[in-house]
Amino acid sequence: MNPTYEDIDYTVEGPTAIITMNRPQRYNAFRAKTVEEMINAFRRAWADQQVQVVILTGAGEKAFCTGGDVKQRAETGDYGPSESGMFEIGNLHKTIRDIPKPVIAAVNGLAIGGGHVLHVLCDLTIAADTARFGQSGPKVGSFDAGFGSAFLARIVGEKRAREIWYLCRQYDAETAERWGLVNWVVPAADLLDEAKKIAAEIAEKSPTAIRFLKQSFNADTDHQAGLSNLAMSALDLFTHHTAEGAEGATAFAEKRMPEFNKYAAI
Ligand SMILES: CC(C)(COP(=O)(O)OP(=O)(O)OC[C@H]1O[C@@H](n2cnc3c(N)ncnc32)[C@H](O)[C@@H]1OP(=O)(O)O)[C@@H](O)C(=O)NCCC(=O)NCCSC(=O)CCC(=O)c1ccccc1C(=O)O
Repeated sequence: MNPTYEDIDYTVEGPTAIITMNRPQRYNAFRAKTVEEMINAFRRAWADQQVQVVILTGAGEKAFCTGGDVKQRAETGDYGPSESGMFEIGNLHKTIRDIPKPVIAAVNGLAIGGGHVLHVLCDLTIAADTARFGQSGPKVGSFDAGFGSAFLARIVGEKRAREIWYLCRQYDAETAERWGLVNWVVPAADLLDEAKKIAAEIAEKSPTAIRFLKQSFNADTDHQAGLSNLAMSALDLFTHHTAEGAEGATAFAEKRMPEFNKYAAI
């Protein structure tokens, strides 16, 4: 039986599965349930012989995904309930890498924080000309010291990765393309059709060759999964068990600047 989802949509068109993060009122920010549903959808696409490519996108015109649901974190101190009882963001990252079919991020708006990390992890990125990219963790008491930093540095280089994380600026689609963060920029109205055309072009090729290639590209950075596990444990401690982490989320929910000064490291 096909599961019904609350936070995402899942459709299959020919050789392409489309996973749409669907919480537009929160700019498609994810909570534990969203992440659990996404893992389930990726595994469905993995098991479906008809599917050769997955497109990951966001509902609405504003956002692809703006990362963890900061309001949920401010309200309950965690990312909310899920069937497993866990917030499995690390597992989602690994699933996007491990599914032996290319994943195309179709970035339809803001890709910020953990939402930016999701597109970074996808095999290819096509962006609307209106899309914007950036990390925001240090503004809200969060970080991704696993794939979100190490793998990003592989893509854009150390200096740019550090700039992206330390300054938390937003970059337009043209800059992202110039930096090698995205493969193509297209008019917003054409985004999904163009993504589907690219998927169809890939689907004409030998699935076994593509599978081996994806695994080969991944092999060189698979050691970062260990870093990612460490990073998730550190982040869990930081966000859920420190006043500094809580201050970031509370300030966002209260629409004020966070007060981080007193936590300056020695
Ligand atoms: C994205 C913004 C810069 C957009 O600004 P703007 O265009 O002015 O729109 P807003 O009015 O701010 O937003 C509209 C509406 O959406 C709500 N919203 C937006 N983003 C979120 C969010 N992330 N969580 C909850 N709600 C959100 C916003 O409050 C508005 O609602 P109203 O009711 O109208 O008020 C700006 O919105 C912004 O800065 N958003 C926050 C971005 C952010 O900091 N995201 C979290 C980054 S940290 C993170 O993702 C860590 C979680 C995580 O991914 C993770 C966890 C554990 C291990 C690893 C990871 C990992 O990083 O991978």
